Amino acid sequence: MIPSSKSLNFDVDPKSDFIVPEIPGLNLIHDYINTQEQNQLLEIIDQQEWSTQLKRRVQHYGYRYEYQKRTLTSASYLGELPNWANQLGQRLVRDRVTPTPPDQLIINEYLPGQGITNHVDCVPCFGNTIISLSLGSCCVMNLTHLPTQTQIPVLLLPGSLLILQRVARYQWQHGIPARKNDKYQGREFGRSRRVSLTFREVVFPYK
Ligand SMILES: O=C(O)CCC(=O)C(=O)O
Ligand SMILES: [Fe+2]
Repeated sequence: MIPSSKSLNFDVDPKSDFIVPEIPGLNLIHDYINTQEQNQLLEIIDQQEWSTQLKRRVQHYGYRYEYQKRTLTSASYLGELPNWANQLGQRLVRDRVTPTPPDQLIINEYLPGQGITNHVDCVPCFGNTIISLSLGSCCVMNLTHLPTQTQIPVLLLPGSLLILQRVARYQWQHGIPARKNDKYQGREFGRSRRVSLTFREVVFPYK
């Protein structure tokens, strides 16, 4: 039987059961937020409007990212992040995850079977630090080293924070295969609904 991610926290201790891959500039903080905080955030997020422009549903805050043009435009500014997102951004600064508060956020919803193609987040649009907070379900994210095509999977657990900076941000693509379950370091995990919050800082000339 494939364990669902609901039972995951009870039978997996991420700190001792899994080895986090060593990619320069990649950091993973397990349990960055607890289950109660995750549920509170999910409740707020689900009260907001979802965009259905992609196969998966998304919400954009701060600046709207143009998927077709793969960039921001001068018309992308949407306003400041809402309070609940800003509070998280301030916490990331306080915890020294990033030096400056993020001003752009994309929320992605992945139902089992949905994913995101391998990509590097827009280099001219966003700064050095890309932060992704996972809610709801685990999933395996693949990191692909652009010069060698070496692929390294990383298990993202609900409540965890993935931080991509420097080499991990610019020389590695990240993506989530569109599938219903993942195998990771000898174990199999069924996916349920995952919602991720990816925080970035917009840089000149898009600011
Ligand atoms: O779902 C995630 O954790 C990553 C999302 C992502 O890579 C993006 O929005 O650029
Ligand atoms: Fe990304």
